[in-house]
Amino acid sequence: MLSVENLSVARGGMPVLSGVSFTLAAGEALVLRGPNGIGKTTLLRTLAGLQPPLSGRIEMAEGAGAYASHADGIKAQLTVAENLAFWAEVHGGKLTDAVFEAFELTELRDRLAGTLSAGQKRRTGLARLGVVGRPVLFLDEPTVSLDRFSVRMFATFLRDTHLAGGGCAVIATHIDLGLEAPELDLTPYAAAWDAGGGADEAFL
Ligand SMILES: Nc1ncnc2c1ncn2[C@@H]1O[C@H](COP(=O)(O)OP(=O)(O)OP(=O)(O)O)[C@@H](O)[C@H]1O
Repeated sequence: MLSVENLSVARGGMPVLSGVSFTLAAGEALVLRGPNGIGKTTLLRTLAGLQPPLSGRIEMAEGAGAYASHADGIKAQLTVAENLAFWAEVHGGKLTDAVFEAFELTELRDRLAGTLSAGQKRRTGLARLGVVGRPVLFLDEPTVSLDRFSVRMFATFLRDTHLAGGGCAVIATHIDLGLEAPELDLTPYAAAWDAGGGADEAFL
């Protein structure tokens, strides 16, 4: 479903990671690990096609991927239901009651998104993944702002709906989602110029 071979990625023109390879079949997830600044976001953005790789190969069916970044990407002036309906329409997906239930949004469906709490906005942003109908998910710290209950809810969606339904996912996360997915520590793949790096941005 997703095959990555000898991939090198860059950020701001500088190589960040090199020689990353893995494959994912239907129903499988991979958790990316590594210290701040190692290149998890850069790798996910490259896999999702938002930036070109430096070298290497990414094989995935055309239009199969969906990327969820730290940003929720929701429109404040639309209701929760209108936001989800918009995404469903744009991606040719389906908005069902099950999506509202899976993300605990049933009671909030008619609320203006701009009036939601940070965690509720996050749940709305993540519910997008339930309507776009894309089989390959690239998730960048999906549980930021979520309380423990919501983290479990999201893990349940991933495991019981997305993966059980034949999808796959690459996830950068610092917390345990309880998915029993293999982990890929990116530390050994730091590009040569930054070897031993992976250092976070300095306070300048
Ligand atoms: N716009 C940019 N221009 C130049 N360098 C950048 C830019 N954005 C990020 N970087 C650098 O690229 C490297 C990889 O960043 P990236 O965001 O991919 O790391 P990360 O593993 O996702 O980090 P974190 O765990 O902190 O989210 C870091 O050294 C970072 O400072």
